[in-house]
Amino acid sequence: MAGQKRLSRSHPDELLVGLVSISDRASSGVYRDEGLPALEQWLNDALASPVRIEQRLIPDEAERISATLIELVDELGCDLVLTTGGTGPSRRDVTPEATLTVATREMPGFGEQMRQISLKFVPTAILSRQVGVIRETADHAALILNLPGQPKAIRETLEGLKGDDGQVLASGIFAAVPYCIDLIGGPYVETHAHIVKAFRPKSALRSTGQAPQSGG
Ligand SMILES: Nc1ncnc2c1ncn2[C@@H]1O[C@H](COP(=O)(O)OP(=O)(O)OP(=O)(O)O)[C@@H](O)[C@H]1O
Ligand SMILES: Nc1nc2c(c(=O)[nH]1)N[C@H]1C(S)=C(S)[C@@H](COP(=O)(O)O)O[C@H]1N2
Repeated sequence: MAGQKRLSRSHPDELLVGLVSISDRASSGVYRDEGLPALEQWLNDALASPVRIEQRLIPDEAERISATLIELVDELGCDLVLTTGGTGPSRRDVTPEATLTVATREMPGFGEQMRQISLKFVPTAILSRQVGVIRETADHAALILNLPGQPKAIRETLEGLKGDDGQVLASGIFAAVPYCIDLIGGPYVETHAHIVKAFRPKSALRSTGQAPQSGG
C-alpha cells in the first residue's frame, strides 16, 4: 500500500508539504475555508525553493486527523505538514492530541515559540495548545506543526512580528523549519528573507558561491 501514492519530486530540492485545515464548520460548508488558501499563499510567497502542496479539509475528529497525518507522511511522503484549527480548549478541539498520537518525537520549541509570538497579537494566545512533532517511519521523516485556526494566525505564527522598518520583533517559527528539515533528511529549503529569514549554522549552509549569511 505505502509507496503507491508516493509523491515524486520534480526537483531534488522540492519540498513536499501537506496542508490540513481542521474545522467542523468549514468542512461542512457552513463557511468557506480560509485556512488552506492562507497557508498556500503564505508558502508560495515565502519559499524561494520549489514546493509541492497537498491539501485536506476535515472536521475536528481525532481519528480523521491522525489518519490524514499518517496518509500525508507515510503514504505521500510529505516532508512538512502544517495543520490549522482545533488547538483551543473547546471540547471539539482535538488537533494536538491527534498529532501527538502519530508523533515519534516532540519538538516543544515550536509550540512555545508560537505562543510567545501570538501573545504579541492577542492575549488569548495562551489558549492555543498547538504542538510541533516529528513522525519517523523506517525510511522517511516529517515535521508536523499545528497552527491556530484563525486565518490571520497563520501569517502571524509562521512569519513573526516585524516593526515598521522591517526589523524582526518576534521571530516566526518558519525561520527554524528549513534547518529542521535538513536534520531529518529532507530537501534543502530556501526562503525569501524579507518574509522570513531561514537560519542555519554556517556549517550547514550550502555553498552557492554567494556570501554566507551571518550567524552560526
Ligand atoms: N478553516 C477556517 N476558515 C475560516 N475561518 C476559520 C477556519 N477555522 C477557524 N476559523 C475562524 O477562527 C475561529 C477560531 O477557530 P477554531 O479552530 O477555534 O474554530 P471553532 O470555533 O472550533 O469552529 P470550527 O471548527 O467549526 O471552525 C473560528 O470561530 C472561525 O471564525
Ligand atoms: N497568532 C495568533 N494566535 C492565536 C490567535 C490569533 O488570533 N492569532 N487566537 C487565539 C485563540 S482566540 C484561540 S482560542 C487559540 C486556539 O485557536 P484554534 O482552536 O482556532 O486553534 O489560538 C490562539 N492563538
